[in-house]
Amino acid sequence: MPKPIRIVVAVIRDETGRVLLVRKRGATVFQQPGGKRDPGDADDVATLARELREELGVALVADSVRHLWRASAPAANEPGYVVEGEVYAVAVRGAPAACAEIEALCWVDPADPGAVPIARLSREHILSRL
Ligand SMILES: Nc1nc2c([nH]c(=O)n2[C@@H]2O[C@H](COP(=O)(O)OP(=O)(O)OP(=O)(O)O)[C@@H](O)[C@H]2O)c(=O)[nH]1
Repeated sequence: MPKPIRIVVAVIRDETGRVLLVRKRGATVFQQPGGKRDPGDADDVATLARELREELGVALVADSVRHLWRASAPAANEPGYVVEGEVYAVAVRGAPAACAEIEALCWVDPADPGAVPIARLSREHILSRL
């Protein structure tokens, strides 16, 4: 069994409660913004700030960060791997835009995400618990 891929992910909501998901270039499914911790990141908040700046061009509001839970699921883009995510509710400053390796954004109603293809960690362990 390969080691789980450890990631830090963000729940960003708009004023109506919808949740922001991203799709990376070459991927078919949407997932939470975030990613793996870099050796240079001091902690999860540093990882979130870096990933949100890189992926969405937004600034993390530092005192908004609230740890929600840890959750695991089969990895979306790496067959045979499991992701283990630390899930944080966060607020950001700026309008999110698809940057770097992000190809598309979408806002979904967690109670009714509709037909959007969504990675299992998000669908089964994040949206369903919000
Ligand atoms: N960011 C993120 N990754 C997820 C989620 N769900 C999920 O299975 N994954 C998987 O976890 C892994 C995260 O890698 P990543 O590519 O986002 O992280 P990264 O940008 O730091 O990595 P890189 O430097 O290899 O590009 C991928 O296999 C990705 O598909 C999710 O909700 N958010």
